[in-house]
Amino acid sequence: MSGAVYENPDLKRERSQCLFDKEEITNLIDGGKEKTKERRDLEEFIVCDEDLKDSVPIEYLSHADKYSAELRKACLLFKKLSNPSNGPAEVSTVALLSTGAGAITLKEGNPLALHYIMFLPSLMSMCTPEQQEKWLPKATSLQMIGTYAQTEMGHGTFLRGLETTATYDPTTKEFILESPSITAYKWWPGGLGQTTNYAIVMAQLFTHEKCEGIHPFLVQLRDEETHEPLPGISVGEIGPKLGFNTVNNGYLGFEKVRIPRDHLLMKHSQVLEDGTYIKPASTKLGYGAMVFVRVLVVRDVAVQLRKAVTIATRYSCVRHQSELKPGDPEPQILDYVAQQNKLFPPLAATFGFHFAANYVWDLYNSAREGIGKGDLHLMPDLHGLSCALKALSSSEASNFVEVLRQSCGGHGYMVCSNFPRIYSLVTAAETYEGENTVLWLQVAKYLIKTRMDKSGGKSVAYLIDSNLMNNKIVDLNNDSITNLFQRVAAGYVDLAIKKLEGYNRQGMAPHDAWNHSAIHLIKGAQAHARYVVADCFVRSIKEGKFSDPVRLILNQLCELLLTYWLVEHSGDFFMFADLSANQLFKLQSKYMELLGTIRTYAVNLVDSFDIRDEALDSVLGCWDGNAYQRLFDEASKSPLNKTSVHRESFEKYLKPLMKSNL
Ligand SMILES: CCCCCCCCCC/C=C\CCC/C=C/C(=O)SCCNC(=O)CCNC(=O)[C@H](O)C(C)(C)COP(=O)(O)OP(=O)(O)OC[C@H]1O[C@@H](n2cnc3c(N)ncnc32)[C@H](O)[C@@H]1OP(=O)(O)O
Ligand SMILES: Cc1cc2nc3c(=O)[nH]c(=O)nc-3n(C[C@H](O)[C@H](O)[C@H](O)COP(=O)(O)OP(=O)(O)OC[C@H]3O[C@@H](n4cnc5c(N)ncnc54)[C@H](O)[C@@H]3O)c2cc1C
Repeated sequence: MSGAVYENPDLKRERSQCLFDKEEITNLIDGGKEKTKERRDLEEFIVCDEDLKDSVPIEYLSHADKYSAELRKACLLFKKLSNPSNGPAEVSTVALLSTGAGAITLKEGNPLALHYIMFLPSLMSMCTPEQQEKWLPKATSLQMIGTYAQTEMGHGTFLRGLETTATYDPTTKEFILESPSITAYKWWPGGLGQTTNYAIVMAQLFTHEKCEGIHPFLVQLRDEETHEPLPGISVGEIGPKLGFNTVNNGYLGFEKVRIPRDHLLMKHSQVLEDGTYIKPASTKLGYGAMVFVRVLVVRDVAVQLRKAVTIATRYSCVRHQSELKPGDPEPQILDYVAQQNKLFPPLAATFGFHFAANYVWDLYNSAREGIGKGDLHLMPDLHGLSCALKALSSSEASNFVEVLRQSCGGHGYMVCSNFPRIYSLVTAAETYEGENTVLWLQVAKYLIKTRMDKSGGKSVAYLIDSNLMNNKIVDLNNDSITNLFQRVAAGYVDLAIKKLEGYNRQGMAPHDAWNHSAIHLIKGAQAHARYVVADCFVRSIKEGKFSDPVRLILNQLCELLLTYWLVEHSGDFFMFADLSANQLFKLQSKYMELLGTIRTYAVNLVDSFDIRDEALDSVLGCWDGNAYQRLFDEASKSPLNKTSVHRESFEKYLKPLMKSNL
């Protein structure tokens, strides 16, 4: 696999006992044999290209030099791959973004990411054919480099509260953009700092002195030749963050900036020359770019989690610590049940999120196809599902990654373990593209509406089943546990409805009642999201074509994840699903048994994720298991180790202190 000569003997032993076809799992994750080949070709191309390597480890560079180093590689990468004779013919842009193959070379974040993830998709989904004809060629050839500028310093979640205005002036047939206060400054858009020359700006549209709500506008920010900001535009970078430090997140303010009328993206709503406003079929059509990224995040988070699990599992195989049996040599830490409890639920979750990501991606495509024909009926279900899965996958993955870091002890705290970076990426997904709490409340709103109105999409259809709470569950297996999650979700929804009605009877205003019910509402939404993942997992195993060994492994992982969630939230199941203490004891025993079973193939399973060393980027998780030598090699790269004494600081600070006789 890595071509390395050395292979740690513990890993070698595990690998010699593999009882399933690893390639089958690799193909499953990639989406088929062809996709595996495409990915491997692309990774090979990136790894072998000397120009895409860093001359100095990026960790030791200044903030500005890091940005410059990543931008150099990002530009080079897109330039090289735009010419198929340079590399693999089939290159999906998403594969180059975030944790895809592009992460091999762009570790701290791609300054061009927002151009591809949100700017181009916005042009494609919100422009008229004429607008597309004018702008898409320039945007795809990167003459126009754009971002998605929505969030403001004072307003992120509450879009109706955005302050930036775009006021139509029928005399010149222009919109005038204005940031009325410091809190109205756009704050956060990726690439906005120094990279982009255009942006899709979300602003409150005013025409005939009436506010028509937020709308997307294409705004030129910088001169196409000199890259200098245009008059009235104030733009810059927001500074260092927990992660994504080379994504170049920026700020943007407008002072009476005029743009032509047809820079309003007019596919869904229009302003005519005389200022007449034409409404969209739904005001939420303008939120499409956010929905797209929420859908992508579920897949992306699964990629990150696979990396973290691979690192922790391989390290747990080579790390020996303490005493399991008195007098025996130190065992592999992978043999401690407490360690397995840290590793295997996230291992199982990578598959659950993978299947759920496929499901929501298919729904996204069906909904987009419908919207193209004027059929909006899938929009509420897509909104509910994308919010639920984005929030669940990012929050669970953040918690899991932290536990996986802890599972590697002190070495997991090193930057060269790659845990800090992985954590910074997954936790960011809890906030961007809709803060998770807020998304949970959106899901809850959909669930309540479905339960009360007896209408809703496929993902919530179970809430309309009048027998849901009466079904007696005798056997606890993957199917019946999935049903229990439905009952918990419905139980919380009913409880929240009762609370809302009670508050209403007490004379409380609906919005206050909603606020007072938030905790139950969120718990219901979370149980619903777990149900969706469980259902996708169970159905994908039933419907997929697998060899017997792989089917067995997938069933065991599914059972482990569902049991783990049930045990973790057992109180909910006592309250809403008639779970008995006896059933819980049995489930706990089953869980322990599954940990032991998964232990036998865990190393081979993470190998089958097929994450090459350059993508894993972790001294602890390398394929050869040579963790200690690699730790040492990394330490030797520290600039402080270049000389035996750090002369400058010693002479300036330490020596005077030592001589001062305090
Ligand atoms: C493996 C390779 C993968 C590679 C790809 C990698 C991608 C990921 C990595 C990228 C890395 C970094 C990129 C980061 C980029 C980040 C960008 C951003 O963060 S952009 C800014 C995002 N901002 C938000 O998300 C704001 C959140 N707020 C909202 O969405 C809204 O304000 C909301 C929904 C909270 C409320 O909206 P509003 O106030 O207008 O609505 P109401 O609450 O009154 O609800 C009204 C009604 O509308 C329904 N609704 C709301 N939204 C939608 C929607 N999108 N679609 C359909 N329906 C919607 C809502 O349910 C209500 O319905 P009703 O029937 O009336 O109850
Ligand atoms: C890495 C990163 C990249 C980003 N990239 C972009 C980008 O490219 N373009 C862009 O426009 N934006 C971007 N953003 C901004 C991002 O979309 C917002 O930060 C996000 O939508 C949350 O909004 P906020 O920061 O205003 O948080 P707030 O909404 O102020 O949240 C603060 C707290 O208030 C709580 N809260 C808010 N409303 C409610 C409510 N109704 N009920 C209960 N609790 C509530 C939240 O749960 C949270 O705990 C990015 C952010 C990050 C971190």
